[in-house]
Amino acid sequence: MYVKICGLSEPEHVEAAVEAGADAIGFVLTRSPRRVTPERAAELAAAVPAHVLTVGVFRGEDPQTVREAALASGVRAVQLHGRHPHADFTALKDLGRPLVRAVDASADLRCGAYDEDLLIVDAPRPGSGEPWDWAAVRGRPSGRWMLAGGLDPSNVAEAVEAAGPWGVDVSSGVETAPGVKDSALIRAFLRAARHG
Ligand SMILES: O=C(O)c1ccccc1N[C@@H]1O[C@H](COP(=O)(O)O)[C@@H](O)[C@H]1O
Repeated sequence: MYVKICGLSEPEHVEAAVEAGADAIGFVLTRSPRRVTPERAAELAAAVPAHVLTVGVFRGEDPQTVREAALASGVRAVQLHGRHPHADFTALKDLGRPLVRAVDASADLRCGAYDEDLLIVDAPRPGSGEPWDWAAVRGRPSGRWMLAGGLDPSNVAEAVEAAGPWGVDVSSGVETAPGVKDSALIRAFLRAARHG
């Protein structure tokens, strides 16, 4: 099970996620209680080993803004959240970094339909921590896809069973308050995602 821990802003939580075996960590570079500047993301990413994918999360920005923030932060992948047009993905291809398309379940759920490398199927309100009907997407997405939205250590195994994703992505469910991560919850989430 591929696991991404998103919305990190403190070195101790980056370290906890990496040590507990996260495959990817996300830095939110868009409007959010978890927002970090590209410069802060670059500082945090400096301690991340090469086998862990660092992902810059964007929502609604134009491709030029995304490009500048991705280059300034040095993130190894770019996640476009919401209904970005196909042209935005095309415009970012030459960055040479994996592109992640994150959408709710009403969108086109074929990974690659927008030339993306990875698909995330999320709740209607990204980063809200609200659980949704994960079982409703079972069998619908194709290709490499991750489940997100309202996951936490207590429900991730059930959600994986219900939806059948290749990976999972979490933010609110490893926090004690919006934007405040907790190392013990990060470790518990990774354990539960992989071992039930
Ligand atoms: O985390 C945010 O604040 C955020 C803001 C804008 C776009 C995406 C955001 N996060 C993504 O939301 C899900 C996690 O949701 P949850 O908090 O676990 O319910 C994940 O894909 C994040 O990358």
